[in-house]
Amino acid sequence: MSRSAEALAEVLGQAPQVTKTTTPPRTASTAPTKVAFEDLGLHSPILASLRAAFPNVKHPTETQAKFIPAILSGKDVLLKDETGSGKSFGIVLALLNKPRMSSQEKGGGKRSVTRHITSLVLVPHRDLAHQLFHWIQRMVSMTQPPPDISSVAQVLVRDGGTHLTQGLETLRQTPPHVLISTPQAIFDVYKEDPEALQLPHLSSVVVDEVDYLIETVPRKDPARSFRKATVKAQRKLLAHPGVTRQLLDVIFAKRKEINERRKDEPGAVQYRRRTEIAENPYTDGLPQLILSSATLRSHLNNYLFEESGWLNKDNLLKVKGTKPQPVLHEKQGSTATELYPLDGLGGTGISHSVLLVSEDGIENIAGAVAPSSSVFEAQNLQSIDPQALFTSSTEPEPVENDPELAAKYEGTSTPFNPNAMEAIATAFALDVPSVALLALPSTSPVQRAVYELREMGINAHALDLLTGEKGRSHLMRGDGSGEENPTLLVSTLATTRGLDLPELTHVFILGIPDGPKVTGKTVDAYVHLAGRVGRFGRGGKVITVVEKEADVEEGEAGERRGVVSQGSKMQRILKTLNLQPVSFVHFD
Ligand SMILES: Nc1ncnc2c1ncn2[C@@H]1O[C@H](COP(=O)(O)OP(=O)(O)OP(=O)(O)O)[C@@H](O)[C@H]1O
Repeated sequence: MSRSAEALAEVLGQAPQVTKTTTPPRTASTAPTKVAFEDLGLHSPILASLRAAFPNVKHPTETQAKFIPAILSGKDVLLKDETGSGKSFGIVLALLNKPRMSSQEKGGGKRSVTRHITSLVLVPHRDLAHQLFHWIQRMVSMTQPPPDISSVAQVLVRDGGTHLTQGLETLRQTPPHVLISTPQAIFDVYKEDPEALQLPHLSSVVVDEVDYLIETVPRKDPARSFRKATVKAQRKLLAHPGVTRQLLDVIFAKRKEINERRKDEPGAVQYRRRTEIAENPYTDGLPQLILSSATLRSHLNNYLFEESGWLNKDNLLKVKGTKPQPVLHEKQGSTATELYPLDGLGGTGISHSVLLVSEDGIENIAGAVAPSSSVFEAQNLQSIDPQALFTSSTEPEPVENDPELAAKYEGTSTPFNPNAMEAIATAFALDVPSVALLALPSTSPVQRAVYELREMGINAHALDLLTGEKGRSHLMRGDGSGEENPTLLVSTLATTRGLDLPELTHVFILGIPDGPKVTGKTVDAYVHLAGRVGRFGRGGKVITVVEKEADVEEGEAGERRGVVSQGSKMQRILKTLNLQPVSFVHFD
């Protein structure tokens, strides 16, 4: 291994160009600290590029101030803080600053340097991979002359079922400092050409959105009747552990062995080792592991610490957000003992509304309170007067449907509840000034939803940061400048995790997130979806649209039973998170 923070600093460090943007307001939770980035150990050329590319990022957030030095010193990090607290951004920044992994070889009297991949970042979906890459690209482009981006960062994902051939070829020719990928893509490459990944040379492995990528089974009360179901779920997981687990088992095989051996060591031996490692952080020789998410249930936490064997417990930093304070609620209507901490949801200026739809129309959920003016002020959102909408002299741009989509879907029956789609279209038209996100249930056809919304005159686009110009332009701009014709970006629960779309003011959620049952996963899914707004002091609205009619389940004998309305389920989710539903004024 050789160092080369300087090598990267060099490429990132030349004459940054300056761009102008405005500073967004901050909430307490994402307020900048008084600490300077320089104090965290980041090199000045990288900081110069950061400042030129992201003028709003002046001071680290509280959480960044804690974990960036830990990453730089080679510690393992378990990071949990609210959505939009700068976890992913701070990790990327720290990785850029790490010494470049390379080795020297002698041959024919000459020395040659081979560069290796320094950091591997695993993310749940390709759009998030492109977002992280875009941040790096933006910083790199601020240097004059800009270096070859592929030597700094690369994305390796499957795009729409295509093979990884091209990406793999680039990876072989130019190993990047930071490789961003999905676990499945890395696993496929590992099977095909493990050499290309150079796993033994890695310095850091990051698993972003770790609770999404590593599945664990909640620990239930063993005395209760649902124990059987838990055991069954655990067995299933053992048989099919998931790609991320398999991958980490390969990368950290040696550490697993070490941890296994150390299990029975006396405390004094462990203490001595910890002291030695504190003095000399690189003694372990294995890559550091950085795990991050806004939500981290206790069963995953336990698995990571007690069972996985991947972590170096002697050299580990746990960062837990301080805000909001956890509030524990007992699960209602259930015998389960799990308590939900209120945690993970950033943004004090977010309002949460639930709309119930039926043949009779659209109404707010019972108990919704009038929005407080402070929420609106914090949001700085322009609500549109419905009257003005219909009497407006400026015609909105006509929205046409893609002929291919029209040919595919015309005359076919819809998989969506038409009342719900109409409610979303109406709410969007009345309230969204610039950009909104619609999150569909994970298995829903996104293109079909786009087609239907466009038929209703909504400027809808599938959210696609790779090939979709719309999604990408909103990611890149981020200055809240707005558009002539407001845009609705359509996506699914599975592909919105971790995305940062600075212009976003509204999130629409169709149905119970990750439903139909309300569990810890459902609550977390809501937290992550809602967390796409209210980031870094910006306000936002989250509007969940559910059916008013109660769900009717069939019993074993075909009898109709189990009537729990989707509205009641949403009430439970919001109560669990200690959130008061706010009425969406247009449907009062
Ligand atoms: N120190 C900072 N000061 C101001 N803005 C920042 C700072 N750090 C990051 N940001 C901004 O925050 C956004 C990124 O947030 P990021 O996605 O890293 O949050 P996160 O905590 O990972 O959220 P999530 O849990 O939803 O994935 C970017 O728009 C970035 O410009």
